[in-house]
Amino acid sequence: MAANGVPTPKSPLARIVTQKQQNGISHGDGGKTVKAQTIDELHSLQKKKSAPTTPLDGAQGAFASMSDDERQKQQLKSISASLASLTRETGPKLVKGDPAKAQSGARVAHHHHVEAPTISVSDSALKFTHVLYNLSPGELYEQAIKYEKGSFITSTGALATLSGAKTGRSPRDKRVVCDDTTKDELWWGKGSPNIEMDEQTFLVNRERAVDYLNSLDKVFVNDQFLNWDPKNRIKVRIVSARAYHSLFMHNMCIRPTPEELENFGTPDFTIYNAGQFPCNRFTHYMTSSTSIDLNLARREMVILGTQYAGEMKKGLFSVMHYLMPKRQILSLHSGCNMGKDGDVALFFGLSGTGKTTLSTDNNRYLIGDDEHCWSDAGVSNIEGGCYAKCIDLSKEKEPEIWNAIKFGTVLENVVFDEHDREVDYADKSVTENTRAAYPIEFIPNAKIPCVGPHPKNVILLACDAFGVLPPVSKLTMAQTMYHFISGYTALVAGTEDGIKEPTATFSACFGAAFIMLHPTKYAAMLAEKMQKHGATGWLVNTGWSGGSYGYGSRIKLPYTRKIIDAIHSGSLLNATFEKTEVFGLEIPTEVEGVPSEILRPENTWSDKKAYKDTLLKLGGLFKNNFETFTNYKIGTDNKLTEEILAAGPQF
Ligand SMILES: Nc1ncnc2c1ncn2[C@@H]1O[C@H](COP(=O)(O)OP(=O)(O)OP(=O)(O)O)[C@@H](O)[C@H]1O
Ligand SMILES: O=C([O-])CC(=O)C(=O)O
Ligand SMILES: [Ca+2]
Ligand SMILES: [Mn+2]
Repeated sequence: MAANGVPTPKSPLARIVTQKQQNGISHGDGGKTVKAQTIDELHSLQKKKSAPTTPLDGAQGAFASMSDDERQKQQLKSISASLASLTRETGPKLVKGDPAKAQSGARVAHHHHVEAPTISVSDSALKFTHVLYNLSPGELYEQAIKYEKGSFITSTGALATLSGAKTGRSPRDKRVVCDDTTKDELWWGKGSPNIEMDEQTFLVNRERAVDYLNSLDKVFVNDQFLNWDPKNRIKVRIVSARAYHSLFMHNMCIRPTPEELENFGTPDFTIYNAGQFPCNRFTHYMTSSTSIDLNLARREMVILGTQYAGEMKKGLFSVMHYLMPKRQILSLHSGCNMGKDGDVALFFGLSGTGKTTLSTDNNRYLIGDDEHCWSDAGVSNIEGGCYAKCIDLSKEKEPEIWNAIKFGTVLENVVFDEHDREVDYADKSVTENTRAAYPIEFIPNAKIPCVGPHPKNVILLACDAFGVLPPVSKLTMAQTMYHFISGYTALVAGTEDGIKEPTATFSACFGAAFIMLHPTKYAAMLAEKMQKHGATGWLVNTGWSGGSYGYGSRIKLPYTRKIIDAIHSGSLLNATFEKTEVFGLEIPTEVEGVPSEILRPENTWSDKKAYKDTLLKLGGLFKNNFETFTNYKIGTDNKLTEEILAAGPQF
């Protein structure tokens, strides 16, 4: 009994003693001892060898009938070929495994290297490069924490990393090789993301990247897949210098099974990520120290001067935007989910408009959050993971994303408490573009394999910081095309310096930075598929209401979710609609769970003249932007083109 009269709880220590006396079993150290005589022996017990990865009987493919030893040799040969200098004609000498473990006996068994050249033409031919091949998240965590400054485990087990000086993509530093084929095939010139470079310059940068990578003690190699549609799966190899990059791609691409990996063979596309090393600004076409170079003929991409991992993700997306349309498959910058009854919705939108947030919906199956294909067989996700924005992330509003931030997840550029490692998602000290990259199966209702039937609804998201677009409107086919080609959003960058004018962004196909062909090619395919499968188009404003940025406020996420629910359920199709002036949009008079007065933007503005002026201003921006597209024909006849032009703002 304590002095204050409250009974003292029994200490936990005391309880253990009591139990020990009761059942007579010792919990002390005097029991069994481990079967090891030395510390080294003890450590050798800790890690058991991975199970053999391929059952050889009945297996097909190039590597099927090989011994483990032979298979390892082939694999290193393939990687050495990937890393070969184009001027010295030989690949580097490769060793599998971590160089830090070079002293241990275990490594000797893996010490296969490709045949040494008869004449050593340079010092680089005399050294070995260690290959860390398709490491597991646990192994990559250890590599990152040991060797990469800025790598830490957060309180929920995610790997916090820093992407370096670049915390977003560098679209102005993206170059595409213009050769006899791509010159006619790709979209070049005004508005196009494809800034040209020649083959020779590509080779200069490639050599620079390969030499940099080969100068290192170790490189990471990921062999993975893109596209869940088995008929149109693409094999990709990513060579990088950072565990951060390897874990990011492990999460974002489709992870092969051990069997698929054994039979991987030659990749269809290879990325050389030498992002820590700059490009040489004396090189032709280079306008900064950063260069992201795509060579479609060689099926290679080189990254110099930026460590932002999103370059790899979106670089591969560009490649898909080239390869898939060649097969009559439409590639889409969209999220995608499916209801319990199999109704599929696509969510288009520029960065930050809500693709990831709204496709992650606990009442529906997630097919993917950012990149999809629409073929004759239906939709398929290109990726194996999601890349969610984390700024102001809250457990209440986005529980599925919150819970996905756990062991295995890469958390980029977030700020956390140095002691308890709790992440402060509101902190923008490093960047506003904080991100989490996690495997899609971290979302409990992910649909694996990530494929689905033809879409029923096509939802175009715009975050309209002008506050004049309605929270939801139903689109005609021509309007859907008009808004798809326009690709509008308006965000406000920073809030530090007080009120700033929202700036309109127009990005064709809601992803001009990634498309390779002229936007009308994708638009024509979308129109054809929507018509054929009877999909309905919707425009959803996830941005401002009640005034522009600084006066109104962002539409509450729960309201947007209600709107999306009504689209999915089909109830919104049967609503009563009213047409708006200028944009001619059909807006419902009622949506369940949403205050009716916010559905018509002018109702929410106290200054009606300001509303009208802002509406006309935005209409004008749309008109100006669309001028570049008025000369192009969409579809087989000119009818759709004329309809699309008429579907824009009229005033
Ligand atoms: N009404 C709303 N609807 C959707 N998102 C909202 C809304 N209000 C606030 N948000 C916030 O806006 C952000 C939407 O970002 P999201 O990650 O979904 O973008 P995204 O379209 O996937 O972009 P990216 O292509 O860059 O990944 C989230 O941080 C979300 O919390
Ligand atoms: O690519 C990135 O870095 C993020 C993203 O998804 C986008 O911008 O569409
Ligand atoms: Ca996203
Ligand atoms: Mn995206």
